[in-house]
Amino acid sequence: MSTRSQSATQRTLQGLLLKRFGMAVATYGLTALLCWVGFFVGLFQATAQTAVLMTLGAAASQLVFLALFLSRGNLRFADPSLTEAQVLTALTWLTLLLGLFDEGRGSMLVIYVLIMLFGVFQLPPRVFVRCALFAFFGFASLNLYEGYQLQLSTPSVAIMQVCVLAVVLTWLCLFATYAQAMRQRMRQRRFALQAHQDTLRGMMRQLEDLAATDELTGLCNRRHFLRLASHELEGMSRGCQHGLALLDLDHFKRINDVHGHAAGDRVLQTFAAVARACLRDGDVIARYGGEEFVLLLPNTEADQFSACCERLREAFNHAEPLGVRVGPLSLSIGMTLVHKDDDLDDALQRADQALYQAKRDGRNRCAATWEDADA
Ligand SMILES: Nc1nc2c(ncn2[C@@H]2O[C@H](COP(=O)(O)OP(=O)(O)OP(=O)(O)O)[C@@H](O)[C@H]2O)c(=O)[nH]1
Repeated sequence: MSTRSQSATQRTLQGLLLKRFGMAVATYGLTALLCWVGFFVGLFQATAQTAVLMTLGAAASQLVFLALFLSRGNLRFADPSLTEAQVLTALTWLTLLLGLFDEGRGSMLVIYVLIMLFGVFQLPPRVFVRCALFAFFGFASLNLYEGYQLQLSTPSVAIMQVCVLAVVLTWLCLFATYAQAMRQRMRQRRFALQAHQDTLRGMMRQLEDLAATDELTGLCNRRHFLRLASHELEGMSRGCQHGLALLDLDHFKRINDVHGHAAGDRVLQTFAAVARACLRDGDVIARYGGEEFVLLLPNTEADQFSACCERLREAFNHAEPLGVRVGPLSLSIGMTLVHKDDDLDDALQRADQALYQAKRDGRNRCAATWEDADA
């Protein structure tokens, strides 16, 4: 993955984590509200000063998390969501708060569930169980301590509350394990789907290459050339001109007849190798059909284009096909220039006329039909 897309992914992740943190803060706010309701209806067994101190303490603990998220310090931890730390902090605050509730303690137990739900989809089952044990032993110790201090008004209710919390936490642990297994399965499916997509994309690319390539020479085929050339023509700016040439191997039928079809094939491959060596990256050479080839040279002048075609013709004169002796090789070239708004078929026809001229003048030469090129 590139550095840019990595940092974009990290930004998106931080955004999501901050949203989750916002939900946690909202839960703290609502619990603080409940705490104050308990205070005003007389269920909170401490002074207003203690209630204020607890509210400020909880807010301070959240500011620490906020600072970690904003400074991106959370990214240094194995789990940047800091879910376990947030859940343990919230459980500690809740257990301390429940210590100050007496009669309302049972109804406040539900807050344990809200806190644990934060970890259901995020925490690995082992860590989730650890948090559940922390919640259970925290609440049980609170009741044991109060029982030891003879502060429990109704011990039977306290025993019932501890048992209910044990059942609820056990259920949540099972649910978290199930949810994590589902999540894992979905992740595996997503990876498998991605792998299938990559394979399909690779096959599509291979198919496209196959559909665009001439099997014998490895050059572009006629269809692909026409598509590329039309595209080049459409994108041409005014005042710019491209060179277009048809190249035909001379007396090729004779090579086939005398030396065999395989030798003819080798000559075609030799021409492709010579053309590749003579031309530059942006130039387009394609097999137009049989022993005929077509060349498009972008942004060129008539003399530069002629020089390029001459070079190619001479290079082919000196080429020696590997493994066969077919005598001297030559080709004839018909050249023209293409301008903006020129019709590709017309241009090909002009090149064909020039090729005909080159053949008629004795072959192994270049001829041009520049006229009518100023469309
Ligand atoms: N070996 C081989 N021969 C091919 C292929 N495609 C076409 N040909 C042959 O190329 C020959 C072309 O012959 P002609 O069109 O008469 O042209 P030529 O003999 O080169 O004569 P000029 O072009 O007038 O110099 C034919 O015999 C085709 O069978 C191919 O893929 N491989």
